[in-house]
Amino acid sequence: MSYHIESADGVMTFTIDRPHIRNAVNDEIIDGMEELVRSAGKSEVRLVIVTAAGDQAFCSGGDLSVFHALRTEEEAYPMLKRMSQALYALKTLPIPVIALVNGTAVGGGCEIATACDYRLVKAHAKCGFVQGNLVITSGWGGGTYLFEALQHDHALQMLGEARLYTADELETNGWATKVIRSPKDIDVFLSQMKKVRPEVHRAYKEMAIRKWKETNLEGRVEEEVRRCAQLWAEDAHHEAVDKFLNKTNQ
Ligand SMILES: CC[C@H](C(=O)O)C(=O)SCCNC(=O)CCNC(=O)[C@H](O)C(C)(C)COP(=O)(O)OP(=O)(O)OC[C@H]1O[C@@H](n2cnc3c(N)ncnc32)[C@H](O)[C@@H]1OP(=O)(O)O
Repeated sequence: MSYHIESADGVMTFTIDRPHIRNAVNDEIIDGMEELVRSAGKSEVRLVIVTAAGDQAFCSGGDLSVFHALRTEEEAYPMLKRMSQALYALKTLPIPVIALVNGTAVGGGCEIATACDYRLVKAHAKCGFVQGNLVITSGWGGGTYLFEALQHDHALQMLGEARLYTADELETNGWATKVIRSPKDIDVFLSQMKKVRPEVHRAYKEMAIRKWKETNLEGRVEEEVRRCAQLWAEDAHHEAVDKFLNKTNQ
């Protein structure tokens, strides 16, 4: 399996397990994300953690070896829409969702992490919204969520620079909730959360979800998906993807 879902003591953990391809997202991972949000909606789950296998990569975004076959706006839109819906469902779970960024997160990998409430970033991890290098925007909702999470200039800079940021830079610009320098740092973060009963966390998350509904977050994500699908169809995007795939085949 390309992913695992484990549950213990009310904590549900989703692990992407495709390290050979830097945990890139294919249709099976999207299936897994949909399974996660269905399962996490059950009453006994009070916290979700999203992470990945190994320590090289959290997620390198969409699997270009698969998704490069999508050539037109009409072909790209369904994939982008499906993953954006899974991430919106993840974001609007009425429980805390933590991205444990165990390694490099780029493109859609940053979108997955930004859909989470918290980002605990390992000190060696480098992360970036690199979609711009492929002449597209984010397309799973991550750009919309970044403008929600960061102060405007930091969000626009992270999207527009399309580069890898170090963990320290991510702590400075506010994307990293905490830089993880030892396993103890994760335990401290989780134990602090557990001092407050789940119903309080749920009530606060419901407060955020009300704000997102009142500000049409879902509609803003849809506009992001549509714009990405338009850019996806352009020759410049296909040429950039071919260059990446040919580079790695050299
Ligand atoms: C679908 C849309 C979505 C969105 O945002 O809407 C997207 O995410 S678009 C895709 C954006 N992602 C990228 O452009 C990242 C591409 N990958 C990289 O930049 C690097 O691989 C990196 C920085 C993640 C890791 O670099 P490193 O040097 O550690 O590893 P390699 O580059 O040698 O990669 C190892 C191996 O994995 C393959 N690989 C990595 N990422 C992807 C990917 N996203 N899709 C397909 N394949 C990927 C790479 O080709 C290498 O394969 P190999 O056969 O071993 O040469």
